[in-house]
Amino acid sequence: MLQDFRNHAAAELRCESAIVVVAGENGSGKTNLLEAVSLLGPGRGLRGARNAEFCRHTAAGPLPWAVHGRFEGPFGPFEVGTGTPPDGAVDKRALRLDGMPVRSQAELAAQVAAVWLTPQMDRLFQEGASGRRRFLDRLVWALEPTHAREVASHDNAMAQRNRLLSQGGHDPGWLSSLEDAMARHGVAASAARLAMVNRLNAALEAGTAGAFPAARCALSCEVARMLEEQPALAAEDALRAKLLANRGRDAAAGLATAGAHRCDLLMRHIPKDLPAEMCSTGEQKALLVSVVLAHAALIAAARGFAPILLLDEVAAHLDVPRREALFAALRALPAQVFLTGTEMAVFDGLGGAAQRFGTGENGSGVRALPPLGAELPRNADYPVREGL
Ligand SMILES: Nc1ncnc2c1ncn2[C@@H]1O[C@H](COP(=O)(O)OP(=O)(O)OP(=O)(O)O)[C@@H](O)[C@H]1O
Repeated sequence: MLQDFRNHAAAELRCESAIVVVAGENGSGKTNLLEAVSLLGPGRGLRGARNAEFCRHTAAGPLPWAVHGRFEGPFGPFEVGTGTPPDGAVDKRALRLDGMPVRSQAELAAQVAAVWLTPQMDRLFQEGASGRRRFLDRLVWALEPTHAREVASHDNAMAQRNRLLSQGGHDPGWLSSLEDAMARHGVAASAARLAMVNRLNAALEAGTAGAFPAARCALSCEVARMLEEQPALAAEDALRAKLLANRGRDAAAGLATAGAHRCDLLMRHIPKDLPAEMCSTGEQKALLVSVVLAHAALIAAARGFAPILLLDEVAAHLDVPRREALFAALRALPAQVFLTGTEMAVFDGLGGAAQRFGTGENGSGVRALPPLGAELPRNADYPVREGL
């Protein structure tokens, strides 16, 4: 249930099928709906937006918002609620699991996992490595909740070292302790990224992506290479030594020229034998779909619960054979899937497997549509679900 979330005054979705399709015109609130669902899992949601942005903006000003979800977990039903805290601080976000405040993201990650593909990711292989690293980190994080802490601790130590070096680096003891932190957290983060790449490749080889193009992932990362050649403690020593040797060069460059922050996720389209960045937009989308499907299967196997897959505007960008392959793979996947698009007809291939909703004009709500094949009322005038 959503209340005053972005353009939705009030909306309710009762998911009775593993595949849910939301269709509506541009700007009707489809992505907002997916974003609301993503906020029921760990992290900052699919747009990484600031909390104040979630409030519904009206002429009277921003309104406090709330999103509430009821889940069927392997150990029974549970509820997640999030929104503006009771004190009305719109820049903050309260998060509750079964009515109790969530103390750590790991607590939530043990119960809910959400993975998404959005149109913003269409240029993932064209743009810089940081976007691909964040994408990979999200995949790791869904299975290793401590990963976010390792990455944040590494980046924090690196920022302090950069600052100290830019000021002349006159405190060698402090510099050494920052480099020690970069080595420890950087090796841990790189090891987790490498393990995820290996697990994804094993899942892709096992055919989890169905008829999607066979993809192969690789990690381009100096620290991961160190880890492949030696045990983790020796890799930490090697990275520490490298950071010490690089001090002068890093001070001149104004950044750390070595470390875990330089990792990049590479992907290859196996049938074409081409790197992802040389594939067409649709082919790149299909590669990402392959990886996300493999990841969903990994979560389901490791965690014992179905992840939530949020696929925003994915089907419309695939040609008919790839779209059919997507639908077949989704039907076989143990996951709760949300698909959006501007045209409901794009999802006809799902037949009765999908539950269908429509978003109204100007955020006028979310209406449940009858299943495909069911007889339509003569004047198809489906009521807007209002009230929470
Ligand atoms: N905080 C907010 N308060 C009110 N309206 C908002 C807020 N944030 C976004 N909107 C509006 O919500 C509308 C729907 O946005 P959304 O991105 O969900 O559209 P969409 O249905 O996915 O459209 P498209 O098909 O173009 O991708 C937009 O018109 C946007 O201006």
